[in-house]
Amino acid sequence: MSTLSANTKRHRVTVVGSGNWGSTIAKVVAENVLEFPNLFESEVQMWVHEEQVTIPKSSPSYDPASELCTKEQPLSALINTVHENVKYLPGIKLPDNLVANPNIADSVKGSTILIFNLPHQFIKKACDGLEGHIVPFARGISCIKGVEVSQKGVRLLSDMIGERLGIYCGALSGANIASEIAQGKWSETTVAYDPPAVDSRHPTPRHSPTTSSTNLGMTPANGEKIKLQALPSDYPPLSHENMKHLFHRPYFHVRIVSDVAGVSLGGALKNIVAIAAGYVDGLGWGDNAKAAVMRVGILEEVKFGQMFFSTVKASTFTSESCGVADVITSCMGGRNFRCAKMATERGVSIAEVEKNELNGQVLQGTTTAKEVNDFLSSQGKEKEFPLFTAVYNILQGKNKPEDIPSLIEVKD
Ligand SMILES: NC(=O)C1=CN([C@@H]2O[C@H](COP(=O)(O)OP(=O)(O)OC[C@H]3O[C@@H](n4cnc5c(N)ncnc54)[C@H](O)[C@@H]3O)[C@@H](O)[C@H]2O)C=CC1
Ligand SMILES: O=C(CO)COP(=O)(O)O
Repeated sequence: MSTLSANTKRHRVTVVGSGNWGSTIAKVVAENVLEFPNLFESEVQMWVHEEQVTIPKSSPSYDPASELCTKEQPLSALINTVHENVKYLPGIKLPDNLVANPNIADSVKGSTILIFNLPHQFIKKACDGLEGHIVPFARGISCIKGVEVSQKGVRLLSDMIGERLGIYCGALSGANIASEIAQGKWSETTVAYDPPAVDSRHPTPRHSPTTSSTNLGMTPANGEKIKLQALPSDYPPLSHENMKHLFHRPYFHVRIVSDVAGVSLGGALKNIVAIAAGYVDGLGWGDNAKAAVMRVGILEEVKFGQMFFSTVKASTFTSESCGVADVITSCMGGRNFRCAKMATERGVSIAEVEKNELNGQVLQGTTTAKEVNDFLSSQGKEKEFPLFTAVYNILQGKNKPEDIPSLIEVKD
């Protein structure tokens, strides 16, 4: 007779966020939970920041005879009726087992896996709504591309989430233009998931920002402050293998690594690089110019990681999807790239293009450029990151896209 304890419970999954990438990842995991009924509950919850929307005529869900199409509806109700996020992921059929929920506290009720996927500007407010409502032994994965900067230093969003909610939080990031993945076009991604072994009561900090001499030592999520709760034994373990089952699809290939800081920083910092690529492309300077800013940008990503986060591995940036590959795809077709390019061509601000062209989608690169600059200037390190600094100064109107070559040129 088997002595293995039976895993009588199944993991319940909630995706916190329902934008372009939030809805896409929700689709991915909602497909996967059905393939692993011994691991996951079949229903996946998706928290929706509620708003009133109308179904556009271009949507497959548009039916002029239907009352749904004649007046505005709450987005969450529409998603549950037509199984399409008509505003943020139009044209994509979402699985029936994906349930949109406008109540953030209710959406995470009983969930042991929380996937955070919303623009980084909104994550703190979302955590306010989650505090006191989550399962204490839940585990998180942040798909958000950004960092948090405060007077204390720079912090990974996975750490911020983990500390706020008292849970372990890993990260997912890669060369992942959402619309392609939503259409089932093949891509790779990187999941960084490295919870302390057996959830001991005194886990070792894994990816704490370094340099206590510069007072950047913000407590990481997995540091002593957090008393992580062990996953009860009646749940299937949240091993690398089972995490992979949650995200890996035939069209979405997952590699699991341990470098949460490297994965998170690759995703956050490439958005600044993509803006620089948009600037030079918008000037009509061609692919060589774009390759030049990508080269410098990748070097600055690695340098930033190694300067401020003790455990970052340079190989994460070069070998994994979350590094060079994400820089490349973002500088070819990402929104930060496209908006910076359009803004340069039209002679308007990126904010104006974002407002007029993205239909409510939100750029991360403009705020990240400012946050990173705030941090670098507080450390007196702006000159060591000339591309990041150039992008910030162009956004501020202190420089022009045309200045990029001289701003990033290494002077003899
Ligand atoms: N879209 C993409 O191709 C990819 C995006 N990402 C990252 O995923 C994260 C989420 O991005 P997307 O899902 O694309 O978002 P999005 O750009 O589609 O943003 C819109 C979302 O923000 C929500 N929102 C607006 N105001 C809000 C508020 N006050 N509070 C809370 N939510 C509010 C909207 O309801 C909507 O769900 C970002 O960090 C992004 O960098 C990562 C990979 C690919
Ligand atoms: O992160 C992305 C691709 O990996 C998408 O980037 P944008 O937010 O610039 O569209």
